[in-house]
Amino acid sequence: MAREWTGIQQFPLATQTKLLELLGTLKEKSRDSLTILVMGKGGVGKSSTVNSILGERAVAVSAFQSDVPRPVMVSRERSGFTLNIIDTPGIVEGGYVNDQALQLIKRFLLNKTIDVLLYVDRLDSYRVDNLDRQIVKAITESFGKEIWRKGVVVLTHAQLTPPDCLSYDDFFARRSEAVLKVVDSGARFKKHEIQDHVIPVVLVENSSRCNKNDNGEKILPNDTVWIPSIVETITNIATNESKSIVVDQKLIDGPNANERGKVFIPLILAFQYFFVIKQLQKWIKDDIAKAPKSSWE
Ligand SMILES: Nc1nc2c(ncn2[C@@H]2O[C@H](COP(=O)(O)OP(=O)(O)OP(=O)(O)O)[C@@H](O)[C@H]2O)c(=O)[nH]1
Repeated sequence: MAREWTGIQQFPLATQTKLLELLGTLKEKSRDSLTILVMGKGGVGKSSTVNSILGERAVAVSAFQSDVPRPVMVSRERSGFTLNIIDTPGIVEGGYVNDQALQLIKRFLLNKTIDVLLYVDRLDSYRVDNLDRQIVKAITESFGKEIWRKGVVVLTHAQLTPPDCLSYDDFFARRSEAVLKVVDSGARFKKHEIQDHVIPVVLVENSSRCNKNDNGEKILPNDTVWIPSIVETITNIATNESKSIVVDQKLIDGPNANERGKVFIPLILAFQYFFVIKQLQKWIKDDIAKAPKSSWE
């Protein structure tokens, strides 16, 4: 059962109005629920982002990686609309993607439908590496590359001062480009697929020291009021032309080697019957016919 979304009242009035407007847009499009999956490396700010969007401390935030890496789903209801957010633990351990943690997430998601994937990383990182590629690959292999059509790249720690030579917007553009490159290659998108659908990148600042505008709303160095902005992007992705991802047993089991090529079995049997067995029978018959008959026959 979903609890009433009381956290929305913690936001300044201007933010509340915008959020309720967005929920209204979803209801106009006959959506009465939304399920958001949050994934990414450990400690990048996944849980903090969930709490910021909900306006309450719904999931635990820690500077250290949690001991029990389990996914959690938080459900909140407002005017007949249910918002589900699934927070997952970081899936990297000792420099590798932890397959067990990934399996746990997949099993948790069984029979759920993912409307939006938030792929979280930090804005204040200067490079992408092989680990980033591994995570994107693991997500793609788990849920299919179509999940990225429902994807949003979220960059946290967005209240930063870029190095002297760069403006904030240039720094953001460079970091987005680098992360998107990894996502596009990890998801194995072809060039035309990348052009057809650009994954949106949004900025987030979860710190309580985040600057505010005159209405008391949290703003970024480029003046974006980021909470309504991320919720608007989520709404757009949830209602885009791509289908939500249904996590069923088949998706969890992955491609089964025993199933591969099963369709060819009747064809092979038919080929054997007509071109091997029939031919052998014909040769035997011919042999019998040609053989000299003995006197007692
Ligand atoms: N300054 C700043 N700190 C942040 C931000 N987001 C998260 N943090 C801090 O980063 C640390 C990790 O945040 P979490 O939200 O627990 O990160 P996580 O990705 O959920 O971590 P795991 O659950 O361990 O994978 C905490 O100390 C947060 O307070 C942000 O946008 N800005």
